[in-house]
Amino acid sequence: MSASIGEGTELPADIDIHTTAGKLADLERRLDEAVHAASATAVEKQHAKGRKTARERIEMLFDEGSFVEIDELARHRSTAFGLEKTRPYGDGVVTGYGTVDGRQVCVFSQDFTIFGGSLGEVYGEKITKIMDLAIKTGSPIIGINEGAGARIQEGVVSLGLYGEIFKRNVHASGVIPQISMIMGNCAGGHVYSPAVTDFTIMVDQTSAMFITGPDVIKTVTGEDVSMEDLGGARTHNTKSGNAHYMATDEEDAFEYVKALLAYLPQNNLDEAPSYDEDADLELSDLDRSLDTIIPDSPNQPYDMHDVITAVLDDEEFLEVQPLFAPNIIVGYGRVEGRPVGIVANQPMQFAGTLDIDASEKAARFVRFCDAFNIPVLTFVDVPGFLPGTDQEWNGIIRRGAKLIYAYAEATVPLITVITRKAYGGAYDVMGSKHLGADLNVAWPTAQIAVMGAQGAANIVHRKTLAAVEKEGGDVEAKRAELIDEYETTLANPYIAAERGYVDTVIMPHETRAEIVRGLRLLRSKREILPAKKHGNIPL
Ligand SMILES: CC(=O)SCCNC(=O)CCNC(=O)[C@H](O)C(C)(C)COP(=O)(O)OP(=O)(O)OC[C@H]1O[C@@H](n2cnc3c(N)ncnc32)[C@H](O)[C@@H]1OP(=O)(O)O
Repeated sequence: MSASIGEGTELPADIDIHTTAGKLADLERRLDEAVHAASATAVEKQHAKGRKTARERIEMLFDEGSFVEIDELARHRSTAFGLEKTRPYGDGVVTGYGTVDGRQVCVFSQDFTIFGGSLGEVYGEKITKIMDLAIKTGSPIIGINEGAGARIQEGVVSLGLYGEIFKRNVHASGVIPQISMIMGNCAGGHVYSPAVTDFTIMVDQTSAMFITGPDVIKTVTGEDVSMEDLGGARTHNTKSGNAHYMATDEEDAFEYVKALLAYLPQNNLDEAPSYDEDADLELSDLDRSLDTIIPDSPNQPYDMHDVITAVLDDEEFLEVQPLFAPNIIVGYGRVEGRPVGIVANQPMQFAGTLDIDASEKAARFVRFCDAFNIPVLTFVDVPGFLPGTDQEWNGIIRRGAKLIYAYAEATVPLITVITRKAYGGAYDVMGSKHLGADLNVAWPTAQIAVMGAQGAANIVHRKTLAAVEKEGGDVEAKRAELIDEYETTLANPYIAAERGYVDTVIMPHETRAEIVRGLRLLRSKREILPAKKHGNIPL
């Protein structure tokens, strides 16, 4: 015999809810049902796809035993399409809070084994509740996403709840760090919340995101594309720029998130986690290695990663978006135990030119650092913006301007090191003094000019070269002479130094010490821009 205790739930005969023991047993039973909401077969199916369940993921994220679940007893109220017959506790999303390396973090983890992880009213309410809690308490929020978008049976109510989530994502932006993990297939509304968040992590081969799936695309445009090609981790990490890290598996994804969190403050009013570690300013072999890193030929590349790691504590650098726009490098490290953001041109990729993708990648990174009070170190070796109709027609003017905007509005400590080329508009853009950098230094190898020697000689001396050619003279010898003259007079750091556009020219081996001392000074930097509602960044 069993008694009914609400639609969709039968009370087992051995529980008498009129006694205290019975009430306690009843709660235990309900909680157990919430934990085992999915059938064993559904869990097996999930594992067979190389994916973990929502609860297993939570265990992987949090310090052992620290997770506190909320709303595990919430259930949907929908009656459409016979949905009232299936009312699992939790409604397909696990929410709560706990600690990651001892620091409070809020989470929602979507359960694909319940209604395909699709978002209904109660599911949406659970997410908005935990988001509100994260915003109120100034705790980072991590969304572990895997779901099929709006729950079709719940119709417009699902869409309404998506809107509520998006609004909170926007309101939380710049207040608490928001990290999205894409751990399976995410469709429709499930991808827009991650798009607004600060960092998106995907797992190679087992995750995908798209607004419309391969079937819809085939019907509408006739294009044949696989789920992986359309929206897999590689696609979003290399082509679209929607993702910031491609994990090899789910463990790797959680490792990356934990490493990232270690550099981030809890919120915009908090300081990033740091430990006191006075830098040893004695010259090291690593410092000296920078003296030989710049090749004699300006056309020869070198790996900017070597410059970056040489100035960071323990040479540790956590790169963000390494597979997207690799002509610019962004990521985090520490100097004297305090987090810094790095932005650097990479001469090994497209000669370090700035293009649309690189500009947007760096701009978003600088804005995040500025919102969360993380100083930005910029390393410059940029021959200019990437020329071409593709870039121009796709809006390099508007989209490249985002990087100008990001640097110019940043009020965090900004230190810029020009290692080699700083040509043209790109000189201005890359954390120049003129946009507001606090300390700008250049190496003796720096060439701060309107353009490279070759281009400059051809333009400025066009008539001279034409005359030599007309007279039957040696044009190439003349060109070489003019290039040499340009390099000697204009392609150096000293004209900028004369005007104070760079504060000093330093030996490369002095870079680490210069940065350490600069950051010490800038710890007390205070800069307030004119009050306004908000700016109008070119989008
Ligand atoms: C604002 C918006 O979000 S609009 C977008 C609405 N969502 C969509 O169009 C996505 C529709 N779903 C899909 O394309 C696919 O389910 C995928 C790609 C996400 C996942 O594919 P698969 O891994 O093959 O899973 P599958 O399709 O079997 O779905 C798993 C279960 O979730 C259910 N499900 C999938 N999508 C939804 C949904 N949107 N609403 C309710 N249930 C859903 C399926 O019916 C299935 O249920 P069952 O196990 O009882 O049969």
